[in-house]
Formats: sequence, C-alpha cells, structure tokens
Amino acid sequence: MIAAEIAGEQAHVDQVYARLGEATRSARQVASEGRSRYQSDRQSYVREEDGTGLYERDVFAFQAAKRLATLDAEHEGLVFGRLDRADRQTHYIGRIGVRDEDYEPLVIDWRAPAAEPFYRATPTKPMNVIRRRVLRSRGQQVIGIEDDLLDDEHADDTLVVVGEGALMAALSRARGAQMRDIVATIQAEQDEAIRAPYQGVTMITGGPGTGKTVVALHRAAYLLYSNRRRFESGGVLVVGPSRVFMNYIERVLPSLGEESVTLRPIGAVASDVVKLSGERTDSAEVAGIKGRLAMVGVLKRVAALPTKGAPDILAVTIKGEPLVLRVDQLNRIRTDVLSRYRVNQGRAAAESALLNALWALKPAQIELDRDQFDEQIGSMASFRMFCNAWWPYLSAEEALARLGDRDTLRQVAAGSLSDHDQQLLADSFAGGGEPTIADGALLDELIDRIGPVPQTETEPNIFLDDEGSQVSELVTVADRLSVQREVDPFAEPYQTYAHILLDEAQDISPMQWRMLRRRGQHASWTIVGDPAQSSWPDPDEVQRAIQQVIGKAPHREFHMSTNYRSPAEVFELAAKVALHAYPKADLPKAVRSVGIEPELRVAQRGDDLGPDAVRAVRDLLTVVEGTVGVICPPSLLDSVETKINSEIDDHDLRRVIVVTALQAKGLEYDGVLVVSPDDLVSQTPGGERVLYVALTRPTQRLITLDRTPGATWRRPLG
Ligand SMILES: Nc1ncnc2c1ncn2[C@@H]1O[C@H](COP(=O)(O)OP(=O)(O)OP(=O)(O)O)[C@@H](O)[C@H]1O
Repeated sequence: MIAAEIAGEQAHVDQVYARLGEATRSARQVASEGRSRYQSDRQSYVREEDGTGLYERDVFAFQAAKRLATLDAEHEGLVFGRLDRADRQTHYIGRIGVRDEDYEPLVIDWRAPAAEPFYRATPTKPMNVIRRRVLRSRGQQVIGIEDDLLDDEHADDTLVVVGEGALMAALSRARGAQMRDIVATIQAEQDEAIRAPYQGVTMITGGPGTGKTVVALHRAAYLLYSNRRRFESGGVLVVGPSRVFMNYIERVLPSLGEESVTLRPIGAVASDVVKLSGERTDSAEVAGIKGRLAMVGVLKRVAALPTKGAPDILAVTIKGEPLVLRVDQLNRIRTDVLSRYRVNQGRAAAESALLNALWALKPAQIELDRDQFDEQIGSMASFRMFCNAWWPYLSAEEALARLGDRDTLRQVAAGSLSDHDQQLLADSFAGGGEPTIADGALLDELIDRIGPVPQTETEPNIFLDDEGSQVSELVTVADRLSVQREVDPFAEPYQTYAHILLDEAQDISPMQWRMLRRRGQHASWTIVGDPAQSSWPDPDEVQRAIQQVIGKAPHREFHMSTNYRSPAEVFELAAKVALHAYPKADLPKAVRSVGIEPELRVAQRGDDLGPDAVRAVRDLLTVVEGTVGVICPPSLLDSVETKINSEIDDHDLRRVIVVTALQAKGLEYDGVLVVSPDDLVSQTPGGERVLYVALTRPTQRLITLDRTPGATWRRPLG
C-alpha cells in the first residue's frame, strides 16, 4: 500500500521537475532570441511582471528554476507536502512555487497564504483539510510518506493514511555539523511567529530547543518572500553569538532558496566600518566591563583628548609680519570646533577657525583682502604642517589604544569605573593585538563619535613630472605636502538594513545594542532570546536594554513552548538546574523521550579528568550516530582537547567537538559530555545559567563528569 502511495507521489514530483527543466530551456531560448521581445512601444524595457502572458509564465518558471539551482544539494526534497482538502482539491507544498504551462500551480511555495493550513490545521480546527501528508525525498526520489488525518468525518476509503508522524521522525534523526531547515514540519505556534507582520519588533521567546533560531531563519525567508522588494533592496541582517554558530546555521536559508541575507557574528557586526574578525574573546569579567553603558562617557572623553605631542603654538609670517596663536587660543578653538563637529569631520572647520583667529591679528598696514589672506596662509607649508600635526585624523583603533595607558584611563574613567575595573581594562588594551568581540562595539561607538577617517585618494600628479619646471609655480608646497583628497567625511559609514534578526539576545551587552541600533535606525526587528540562558551576571538588566530598543515601536511576542531538542529525561535534570539559577525560567515541555537517563559520572582521579573524559567520549561515540560535544570549563578546555585528540582515532574524531559552554550557545550535539560542571559554574558570571545551556545541548545522550560525588551543582537535583 505504501509503495503504491509513494509511486503516486513520485509521478507528481517527476512532473514538477520536468516542468522546471522545460521552463528553464524555454526561458533561456526567449532570452537568447534577443531583448526586442521585452521592449514596449516606447522603447523602454518592460518590467518582468508586465510582460505578456506567455512571457510571464516563462519568467515565473525560470525564476523558480534559478532558485532551485541555489537550493542546498542535501535538501530533503523540493516538494515536501500535500494537502487533501474537503473540497476535493489537492495542493502540493514545496520550497518554491512552480506552475504548469496553463499557469496552474503544480507546487505552492510554503510561504504563500494557500500553504498556511499545512502548518496550522489541527483535528480540532482542520481548516478544510482532510489529510496532511509529508513527503520525504532524497534528491528527486520520494522515499517515505507520513500522514496526519485531520478530519475523519470527510475522509473516504480512497484516502490512505500512513506513517507515524513526520515530526517525530525528523526529531529522532542524527544531527550533522549543520542545522537543517524544518520546512516540512513547522508547528503551528512556530508558523505564527514566522508569518507575523514585518513592522515594528517581533520577539520570539521560549526555553532551549524550542526552535527559536530555526523559526527566526524561516521568518527571514518568509519576509523576503512576502516583501521581496523591501527586504532584498533594504537588506536583512542575521546576527548570532559566534562564527561557529553562523557556520552552523548558514545552510538553512540557502536550503530554502534564499541567498540574499547577511549573516554576522555579534563580534563582527561592525566589520562594515572597522577591520574585525570577531573571534577573539576577553575574559568574562573584562567583556562585562566593556559592555557597560559607562563606556559611552569614557570613549567620549578619550576621543576628545588632543593628540599626544601636538604643537601648542602656531606661528606664521605674512609680508614680514609674524602672527602667533598660543596654547590657550588653540585650545579654545579646539573645544569650540569639537562642540559642533566630530573630530574627523572638523578639520576644515578647525582650519577656518585658525584663519579667523589669525585674521583678527593681522596688522592694518598689511593690505590684503580676506580671500587673499586665506589663500596665502592656507597654502603655506608651515600652516599645513601645523594643521596636520594639530588636527590629525584619528582612527577608532588609535583612540581605543589610548585606554591602554593607565594615566589616560584614569583621566577619562574617573567616577565611571572603579580602580579595579580600570586596571583590568588598561591591561586588556595594553597588550595590543586584534580587537576582541567586545571591542567591536567600542570601536563602533568611537566611529560614531569621531567619524571615520576620510578615505583618501592620491591626486594624479600631472604637474609633478621631472620636466615640469615651466609649471612649477602652479604646484604649491601645500599641494606637495597634501596630495590627498577627502571623500565625503559626512556620509554615514554604517551599512543599514531593513530588517535585523538577532539571536541569543539575552547575551547582548548594552554597548552592543547601541552598535546594532546604528544599523537598524529604520529597520523592523526580530529579537530571539531566553533570559534563563543569559551569561550576564544580571539577566534582568539585559531585558531592560531590550525594552529600550523596543521603545514605543509596535511589538508582538511569540512564545515557543515545546522543546524539540532535548530528550525528556535530559531536560528534567536541566530544568532543576535552571529553576535553581533563575526561578522565573521559562521551561518548555520536552516532546521526545529516549528512555535513557543522563549519566552523572565521577572521575577516578579528581585532579586529572582527562582519562575519564576520553572514556565518556568513546562511550558516546558508540551509542550515537552523529556528533559528540565535549563542553568544558575554560580552564580545562586545552588539556581535555589535547587528551581527546591524542587518544581518539581520526575517523571518530571528526564527530567530536570540544568547546566551552559559551561557544556551545545555540548549537546541539547528539551526545554531550559536560566536564566538571562546578568549574564551569564558577568560571563564568552567568554561573548556573550557563551550565543550563550546556546541559540542554544533547539531542540524545548526556554524561556529566565531576571531580567528587558531592559536586555542588548536583544539590538542586535532590
Ligand atoms: N518543527 C520542527 N520540526 C523539526 N525539528 C524542529 C522543529 N522545531 C525545532 N526543531 C529542531 O529542534 C532543534 C532546536 O531548535 P533551535 O536550535 O532553533 O532551538 P532554540 O530555541 O534556538 O534553542 P536554544 O535556545 O537552546 O539555542 C533543532 O534541531 C531544530 O531543527
């Protein structure tokens, strides 16, 4: 019976692929026949959607075929769903929409309104659907069917129902290194968040494993589908906690046929204005200081400091008369210009303020009008050299590096940061090196404060050839000294977006929020998070920061209530830790049980966890098919990783990942070993909340490894 059903579905799937092949060929042919067909009487090009019926059809199918080409090779089938409706119509649902030659839909895009019942219909509210069918495919081959009967009253004998439910089948499958789309099994509460209107702020909350990330990514695809013009031209930015996380999720959008979304780890959001890899981390304590709002004042003051060793006197001679500006006057000019301009935008204003002050000193007997005076002084080498040294362009990196000097830091941070914090901060900058994740937001703040260093272009030196003595008077010394030309220092340097989708929002520092808001001044937002997983000392402070971002914007909240990742046995244990750490924790219900309790192991030798860690990894490798994550406290990461690398053979090692709990944020592994939970708790300000993150990573099996049987973290377990 199943074979006959599969064969029936295969016939339809074959028809879809055949149609796509045909459409691609015919659209290519149309294109190669020349552009004349696309032109209207007025010789202007017709927009695609205004074309003739024939052309429109071809374009439609051609676009579908083009999008098909971008779909992930590993995707689980272009056509994945079928609805049998009470009115006897059948709709097929797929990753993209495809129509036949008569413009009738062969497949409906999953994001189209007609596909909504596929995700929302239930037996109590069947939405005119009798049977919902999920097709499982490998490439173009249908290999399985899972049905839900939603309305048995209207079902008749011809409607066969097979399978045990697509969701459970999907959840039990082993996980690979990358997240997969869930387009065939989106659940009703998830679908509501995906299809929510784009305006204002959409919050997606819920505990670990409830699909917040994957739902947010489907929402990005939905926004592009439902408002392609707005979001493709305005841009959609997806921000996650780390580069590892971005690599983990990067296939989801292409598998839905969408490639035009920018993905950035939070540490590299500012890479549109400064050079950043977004990989280097600070200690949690230093990151905490760098993330605080107190840094706004510190940076403002450090940016306004004059350059060390800048000249404190300007002396020029005009027609034999010396004109001199001294330090007080220079400082007054500086303060006045800085009250009106950013440092890097104030250079021209500073020069004209200097000329004003010099003009005021000009003795009456010098007969020059103001234009002549400005021209003569402005082209003097001494004046230009003074300006370069007194008002140099300041880069954000130079300004930040000033904080590495303890005295400078004391000067700008007194009253804002404690001595202890100043010391930590100064030490972190004194070492140099590439910017850390937290530095990204500080550099961004500085650029906002001082403006970017104007890009410079070298002027073509047409007058400076060796033979050019006859034109030498055309080339002033100032020209020689300054062959650079400013390129609009007032243009906003930031890349802005029409929609920003932010994951793991509970870990975004107030300084990072400021950085994100610069890129989304007119954007709508999707904000995803769970305060119980926050790694900040005070998760409520972060919630307040989110409220500030929302401000008065219209906002809606969607709450995800089911944990699709953790086995019920594992989540029961994790939930006790969560409640102890954060009594307000939003605990989802785990849908899947594997019948195996987590194992709480104790090392044979508490001072060396390596051998037991290797043993636990071997055990996990034999019981799970997919990945094994080893989550370590920072102090043990290197030693455990070295031990595992040397003892586990290369073939198995490919399935093993050794990370800290913070690096594991948002990720999942089939088997997880949490090494020394007590150390993990004591080594991060998020404490037990970060342990909760670690304990909720496995999809199948969990082992914990303690130094002693009386480990503190176990107390809430009873
Ligand atoms: N409707 C669904 N069908 C199939 N799999 C799903 C569904 N919803 C979620 N999942 C799976 O559940 C797992 C957890 O999803 P996801 O990582 O998005 O959760 P999360 O809420 O962001 O978790 P965390 O807060 O722990 O980062 C993923 O493997 C995801 O593919």
